[in-house]
Amino acid sequence: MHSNAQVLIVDSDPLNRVVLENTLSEDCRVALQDNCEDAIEFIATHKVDLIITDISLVDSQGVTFIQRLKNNSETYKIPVIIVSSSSSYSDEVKGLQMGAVDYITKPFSPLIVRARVKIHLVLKQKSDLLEELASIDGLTELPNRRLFDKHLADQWQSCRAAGNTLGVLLVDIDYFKAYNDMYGYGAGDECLIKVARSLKETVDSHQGFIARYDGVRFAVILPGHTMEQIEVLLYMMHDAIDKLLLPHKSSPICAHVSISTGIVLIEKEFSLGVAKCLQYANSALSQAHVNQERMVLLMR
Ligand SMILES: Nc1nc2c(ncn2[C@@H]2O[C@H](COP(=O)(O)OP(=O)(O)OP(=O)(O)O)[C@@H](O)[C@H]2O)c(=O)[nH]1
Repeated sequence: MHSNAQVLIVDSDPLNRVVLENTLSEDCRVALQDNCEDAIEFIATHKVDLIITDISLVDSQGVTFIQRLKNNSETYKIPVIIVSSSSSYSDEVKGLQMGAVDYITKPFSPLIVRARVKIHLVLKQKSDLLEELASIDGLTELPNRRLFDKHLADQWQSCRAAGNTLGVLLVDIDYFKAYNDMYGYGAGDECLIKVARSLKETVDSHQGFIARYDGVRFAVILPGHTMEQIEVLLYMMHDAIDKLLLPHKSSPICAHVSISTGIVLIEKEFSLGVAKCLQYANSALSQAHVNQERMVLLMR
């Protein structure tokens, strides 16, 4: 278990807070809050791995606290342990049914609390790792399509709400089937890794998000960018791939590996929807291939 894990104790009783802090501070970082509102604010601005709370399940404030955590997509995965002075089975069942991972009754043994907290932190660490692995493409180590879809949906909503533009790019490596046929699939994999790294470096320098979309296509999300900024980034992306100088003798358009790009810049028309936007980006990319242009832009 990481001693870097962050545990938040939410308890209105100062003595309980100190006892719990002393119990846990050797194993992890401990933050203290004495009420639910401040706790919610803390969680919104810090990464919290586990919450321990003495909130009473008989008053509506305690119930609302857990419900707010469990109904929020950012916080629902944080394990909650209830430490309660009520030893009634119905309260315990209620707490667990609301989504708490454990229920400890007062007076508690510090050793038991410590042992249970350790177990839940290890489980949380494993589930975080699984989540991360499920979002990363194994070959290029870029975010995968699953994470891209989630990120695009989030950005779509926030750009729409903030009145920002949203650029979506699809990037394809040209004539890759021919590349595999000529150099072999293993060399194709190495080429993909190099192209992915190079594109990521460029996109990162422009505060964009890049993912492996599928096969040999990458997708880029650029929130709040102007057309001029996107053009600069595109120039840099194409330039970076040109500079890799990866030989591609079977490409009919270039002696080296090259890319084509389809772009959609949403300025206002968010009613279009994510699926249509991707469809347009794909059409722009096909147009770039057919016309042998390096990039095609569609604006909405
Ligand atoms: N080496 C390697 N090849 C892959 C991988 N994923 C997809 N491919 C291959 O990439 C090729 C992509 O080909 P297409 O997109 O159909 O077409 P293309 O040859 O790139 O031609 P254009 O798209 O017209 O430039 C296919 O032959 C796939 O088998 C991968 O992870 N590694």
